[in-house]
Amino acid sequence: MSVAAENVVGGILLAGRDAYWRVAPILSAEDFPSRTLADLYRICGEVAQSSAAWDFFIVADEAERQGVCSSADVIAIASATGSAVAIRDHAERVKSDAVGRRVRAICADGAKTGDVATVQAQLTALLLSQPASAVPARDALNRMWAGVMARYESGDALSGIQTGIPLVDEMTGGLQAGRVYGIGARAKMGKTILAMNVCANIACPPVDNDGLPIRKPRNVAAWSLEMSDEELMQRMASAMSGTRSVLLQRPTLLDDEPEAMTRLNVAIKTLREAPLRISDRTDVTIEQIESQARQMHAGGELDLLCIDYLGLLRMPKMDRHDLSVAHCTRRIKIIAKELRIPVLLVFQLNRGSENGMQVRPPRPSDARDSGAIEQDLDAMFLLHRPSYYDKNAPKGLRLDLAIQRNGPTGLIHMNDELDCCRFTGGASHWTDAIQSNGGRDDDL
Ligand SMILES: Nc1ncnc2c1ncn2[C@@H]1O[C@H](COP(=O)(O)OP(=O)(O)OP(=O)(O)O)[C@@H](O)[C@H]1O
Repeated sequence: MSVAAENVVGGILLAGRDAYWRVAPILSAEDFPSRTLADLYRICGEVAQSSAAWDFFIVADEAERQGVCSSADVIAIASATGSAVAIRDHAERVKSDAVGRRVRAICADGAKTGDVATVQAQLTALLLSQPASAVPARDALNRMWAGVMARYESGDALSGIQTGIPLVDEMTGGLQAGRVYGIGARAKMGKTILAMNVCANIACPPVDNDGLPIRKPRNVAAWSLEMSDEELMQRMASAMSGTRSVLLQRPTLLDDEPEAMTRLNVAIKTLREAPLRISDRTDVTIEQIESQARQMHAGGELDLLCIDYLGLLRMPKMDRHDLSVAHCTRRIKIIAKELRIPVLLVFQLNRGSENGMQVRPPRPSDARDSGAIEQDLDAMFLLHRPSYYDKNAPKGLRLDLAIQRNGPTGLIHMNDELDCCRFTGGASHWTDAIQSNGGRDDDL
């Protein structure tokens, strides 16, 4: 038997409730190397949490009643320990031995299966499951103030990462570290286009007259579970250069547009040098994305994560679909919080609200499994293009910042230039008065 583990249980038996509460934040019963000690620790916990006065013999009787061990064994453990001095040190030793055993078990499984992603995800989960201790507020205060000073010195008016869409930046203060921003729409509204426009704006901001980026390029990693990496690059090159994407599909047409060729060359050179990573792997779990994001972040190579889209993630099998979705959104929130980066999460809305020409603008509750999604999003953008359904309806993208936990909400107007795979503008508000298909969500 482990001496440290015996000392913890023996110390609690001798010193009672206070000793239990000193080690309870560190240890759970599963951390003990033997079944008997684990059960004794569990019984100590039950007695400590009860209103009964602490009595060594209550634990001994209960252990005998539950068939854990005899009263004599309990007495032997207590006598061998002698005191509860250094009980926390013993508890920490038990904990570190337990973590070591789990790490070895995960690695041994990984050696059999060769599944590196699962090993990384399990190790990450193990790390995250360690007891959370409250840290002095001054740590957070120092980080906050250092951020304020850094922004002051750099002259940044916004605290977050600028998307390049003026009203989005104004209303959000830029994409904030630790927050998850949802981009939702029905099919074909332009979710991927908008998400990739934002990723490109952040990884390779526009340049000024001297050819220098107007903002610092930031590290972006985009997971596209729907589109191939070449298609994504084609769309980004087209959007950045303002060139119709058809020219990339039928390049002989470029002979008639030499100026477009020049713009494309500039965009391709910029994209080549951009701190942008993309993955077009399908059938990916959120844990696999998480493990790669953590590696990039550890190397100082991640400022924004984008996932397109939630419904295509390989979800864990659970009793109900909404629980699987909630598992993924929870992990996404944890990634944002722990890595202190913003995450863009694209998701699909139900088509139920489409009814011939009478298509109302979307609302948050149109999200599939909306409860799970809303719970972990800090802000939700909903996209709508009335002219997609009705040629006479106003042109452009109605970008609704429908939910924002720490800021205003509102409607933004963007121009759609879908042939160039981009939305532009975003400096003026959309007014539903000009729209033929109904008012704002909450008016309906
Ligand atoms: N080259 C192009 N010319 C004109 N329209 C285009 C072009 N490329 C894409 N589109 C339009 O853009 C919309 C699709 O954009 P996007 O793929 O971003 O939408 P989405 O909301 O992500 O759709 P999905 O449901 O397919 O995931 C479609 O309406 C499509 O017709």
